[in-house]
Amino acid sequence: MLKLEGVNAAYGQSQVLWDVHLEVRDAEAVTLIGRNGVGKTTLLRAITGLHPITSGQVRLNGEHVQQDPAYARARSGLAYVPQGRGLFPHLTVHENLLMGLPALNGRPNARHDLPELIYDLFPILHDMAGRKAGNLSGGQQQQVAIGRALVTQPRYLLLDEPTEGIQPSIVQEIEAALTRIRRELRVAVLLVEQYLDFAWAFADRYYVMQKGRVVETGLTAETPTRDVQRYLGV
Ligand SMILES: Nc1ncnc2c1ncn2[C@@H]1O[C@H](COP(=O)(O)OP(=O)(O)OP(=O)(O)O)[C@@H](O)[C@H]1O
Repeated sequence: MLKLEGVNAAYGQSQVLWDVHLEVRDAEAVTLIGRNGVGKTTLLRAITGLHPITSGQVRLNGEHVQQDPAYARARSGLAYVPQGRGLFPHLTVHENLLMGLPALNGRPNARHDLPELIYDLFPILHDMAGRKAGNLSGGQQQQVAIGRALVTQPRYLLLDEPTEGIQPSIVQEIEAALTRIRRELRVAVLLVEQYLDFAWAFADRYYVMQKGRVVETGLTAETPTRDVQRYLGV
């Protein structure tokens, strides 16, 4: 389980996360929603170790990891796909996927059928393997970014607005791949998302953030999207 308890974080003097409690159980899909600027990205970065927390706890499978650097958390099973995807545009699709491999150093039981597994999940990438990532469409780039995260063989996959700027047919492909990632690879997913229909179709549970705090949580199956729409203000 990934568990956050009483997490606070700031940029300089400006506090942006307030006493955040959140958990993602094994192989669970959880979505985190809220308006722009409420702190969702900061929370993902705090979980991965890319942004320091000022107090609170981040636990991964019971172990406290809040003092661990980002690379150590990656080795402990956390993978992060940032908003904007963070690809290397001048490297090929295949080279981008291989960038995930160093996270496997020193890991016993690492799979060696990578990135074939990724090409199986996202067949279009197989045809594009030699193309420069910067020349791909937004949806294809998102698939590369998710694929690169999977190369690290995570237990927990954190995704920041994967559908942003992507056409609906590709969103469906991404949803189908994420569902397989959960079911077949047993990877838990924490999804930051503004596109509620997608988030609700995919996730079991949701958290809502407002001004740096978690203000509501529940089961997506028991909560119509219209009940949480007001938190997005659209
Ligand atoms: N590097 C930074 N330095 C200072 N303040 C920042 C920095 N990054 C974000 N902030 C501020 O922290 C707050 C939370 O931002 P954050 O990006 O985490 O929100 P978000 O919910 O992910 O929004 P978005 O969907 O727009 O990315 C905002 O008020 C933002 O202006």
